[in-house]
Amino acid sequence: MISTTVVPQFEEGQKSVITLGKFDGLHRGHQKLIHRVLEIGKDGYQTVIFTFDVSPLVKLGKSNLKSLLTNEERAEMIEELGVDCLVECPFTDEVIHMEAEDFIKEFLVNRLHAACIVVGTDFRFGHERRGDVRMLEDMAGKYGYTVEIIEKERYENREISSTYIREELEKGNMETVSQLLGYTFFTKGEIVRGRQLGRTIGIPTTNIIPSTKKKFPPNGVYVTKSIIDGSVYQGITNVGYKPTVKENFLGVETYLFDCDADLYGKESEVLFFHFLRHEKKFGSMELLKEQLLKDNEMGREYFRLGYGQIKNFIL
Ligand SMILES: Cc1cc2nc3c(=O)[nH]c(=O)nc-3n(C[C@H](O)[C@H](O)[C@H](O)COP(=O)(O)O)c2cc1C
Ligand SMILES: Nc1ncnc2c1ncn2[C@@H]1O[C@H](COP(=O)(O)OP(=O)(O)OP(=O)(O)O)[C@@H](O)[C@H]1O
Repeated sequence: MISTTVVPQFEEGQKSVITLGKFDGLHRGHQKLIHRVLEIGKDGYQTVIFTFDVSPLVKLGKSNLKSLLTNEERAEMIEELGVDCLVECPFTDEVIHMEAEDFIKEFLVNRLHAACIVVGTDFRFGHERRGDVRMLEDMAGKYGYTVEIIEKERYENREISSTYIREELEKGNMETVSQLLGYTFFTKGEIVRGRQLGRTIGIPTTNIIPSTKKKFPPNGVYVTKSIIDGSVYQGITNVGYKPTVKENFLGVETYLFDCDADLYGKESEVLFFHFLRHEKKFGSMELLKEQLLKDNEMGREYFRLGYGQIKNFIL
């Protein structure tokens, strides 16, 4: 896959099928669009996802939202899907002030040679979001592309959106989050050394320090699986600042049920299945240990009951 922050100039004769948007989370609605793009691409078109390097809302100071996926995670997943070209356009002043028609003409037509544009019913673009689906259709004849408008994918009678997923994530509803995403919410990072107090209470853990740009469910304990070097380990994970020992950064710390290997330096992907409890400050490490043993039992029981199947990124 070509991944670029500069809108590429396609060669003559090379035509494309493009979808556009923020694509935070690459949720089931996004997947529906991408699926269609890949289908159309089979007729000999370059498949293109056009997105921004930062969310326009964040850039315009209208939000300080953290994202469901980091840009790296998003790019990796898009590559796995088999898309040919990912454009992560910098949201510069020039782009911000671009009129919708100029955006179509200069980026989609002149540079990317759009033959087909695939978007959801509510897609908006251009300066002050003045461009919409109707406008894309109105310009289609003039610029020689077709438009495909995709009905919004729904869950429990509400349109799936990254906003909907953030709301559920904030409530710790990991089961619903997975339903909306179409895969299990995850974070990735290198396993680093903690203070190594865990092992002194008989509970060794793997620590990762995730990107500060990524949004997490509430601080607390979750039933998880960790994928490390291709092996899958069941476990329980604390997300938070460990108030008992007062950490000053947000950590993701996992007790792997059946693993005593040395894992420092390896990459771990932690998948969040179920919220168990909020993070608490304990009076002593002994009291914390008592609670951890209970969490451990709850986590094992969850898997014994057959929950916690990994949902693959479906397409
Ligand atoms: C499943 C799990 C649950 C935890 N829950 C809490 C908690 O509620 N409160 C807290 O202060 N620390 C919690 N911790 C973090 C512990 O304080 C931490 O494991 C211990 O201090 C060792 O930290 P270290 O790995 O940095 O040495 C939890 C850790 C795990 C693995
Ligand atoms: N549920 C959905 N079903 C089908 N298409 C969707 C769905 N949600 C978004 N899209 C389309 O995917 C593209 C990218 O959407 P975008 O990521 O900008 O919005 P979103 O997921 O609705 O998030 P937000 O809540 O931040 O607006 C757009 O063309 C949009 O119309």
